[in-house]
Amino acid sequence: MTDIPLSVQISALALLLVFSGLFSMAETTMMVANRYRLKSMASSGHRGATLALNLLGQTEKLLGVILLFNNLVNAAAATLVSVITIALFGEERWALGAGTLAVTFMILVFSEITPKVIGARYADRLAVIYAFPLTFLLRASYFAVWFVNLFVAVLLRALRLAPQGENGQDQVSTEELRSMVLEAGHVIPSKHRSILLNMFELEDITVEDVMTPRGAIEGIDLSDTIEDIRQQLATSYHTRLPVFDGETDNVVGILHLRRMLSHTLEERLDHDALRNILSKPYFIPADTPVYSQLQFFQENKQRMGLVVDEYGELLGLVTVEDIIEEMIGKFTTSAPAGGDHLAWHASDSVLVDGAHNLRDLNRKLGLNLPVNGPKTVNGLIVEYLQDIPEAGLSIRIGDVPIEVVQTQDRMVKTARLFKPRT
Ligand SMILES: Nc1ncnc2c1ncn2[C@@H]1O[C@H](COP(=O)(O)OP(=O)(O)OP(=O)(O)O)[C@@H](O)[C@H]1O
Ligand SMILES: [Mg+2]
Repeated sequence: MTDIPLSVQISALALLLVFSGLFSMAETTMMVANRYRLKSMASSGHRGATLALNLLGQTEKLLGVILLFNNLVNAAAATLVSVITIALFGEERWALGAGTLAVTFMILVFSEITPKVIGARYADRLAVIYAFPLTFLLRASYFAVWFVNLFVAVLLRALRLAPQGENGQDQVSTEELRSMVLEAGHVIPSKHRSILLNMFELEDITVEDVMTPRGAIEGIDLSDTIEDIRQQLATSYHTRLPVFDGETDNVVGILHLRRMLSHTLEERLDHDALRNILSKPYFIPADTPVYSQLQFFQENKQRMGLVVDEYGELLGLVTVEDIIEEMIGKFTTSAPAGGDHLAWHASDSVLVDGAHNLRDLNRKLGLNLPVNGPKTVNGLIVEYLQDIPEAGLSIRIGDVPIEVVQTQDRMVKTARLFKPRT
């Protein structure tokens, strides 16, 4: 060593410290980098982000290779300092001690603290750059790292600390996501927060939960006289009307009011003409999750579907709007007769339609009626009674007293709910 000029030795020392700093920076950069941002960059084709994610998928090996090189460089720096000290001051005890102190100080300042602060500060930007050399190093030193990890694994097992699964780590469960959103506080405006939270619920909600129930469907019956039908069309609130022949289960098609309009401008409407302008109904199984249904609507270029059970019996009707409402809340332009103005009266009771959706009632009136069984007030009462309901009957379901006010065709037409006592 003595034949190497001192200037070269000092330059080598500086270089080692720089490298040591780079490795320290790599460590914090990779650990702090935002995985979700990396994921979104990677999905738009960013190569560095892809490599970084790949590295983060094997955290232990990644840390292994960084720390291996960092320590190697640090040890070399320490040795070099001893060599330089000896060359300058001879093998004096105090000189060697001072040299150790000096190298520790230099490593701390130049190669640990400063680079780590920088690494943490610009983690996202640096991670995608670091990913390239680190990927190379990891490959190059695969064996060495494997060897080191062998000992780490033994030690961890001895300490009863099972290493974390390699990919279990960066996957977030829905529950975690939900709590992240909840805890995000003012980072996410509360309106957006409720939309995000609604999104998580979409997984467990089916079209049956959000549909307009069969009893509330506005449809055209072809067995009515054409005068009745015209009257109905003239006052129709909805744009797409299911068309039946005789009974509700016999849907022959969907009438789009716009198509009817262009037709009636040219000639008189009669039953045959009506049949000719119908479009094919789009059927949806009742247990389809709303989230999938939204995609199906999109793929099939449909806006409305008829919800049927496994026997093909009509249960209700669902539109894109019903699903979107579930995510972002009620639109202001819903049917005026619909339960929009639903609220407790001064007497702490409220009249509701038997076909009213239970989830909607719960939401609007702050109730806790069971929603995992029947979907409508009528359904709930009939299931509870196991009998044909009669007007005047009072029952209590959960904590909600309910009075059957009016019945029709063996179904509850109107019911009065009373506010539960708290
Ligand atoms: N024929 C119908 N009978 C009963 N309810 C319907 C009917 N068509 C749509 N709905 C309900 O009306 C609400 C609004 O849906 P949507 O906006 O898709 O219908 P629309 O207002 O008739 O049509 P558009 O907005 O395209 O003119 C939804 O809750 C939906 O379930
Ligand atoms: Mg509408």
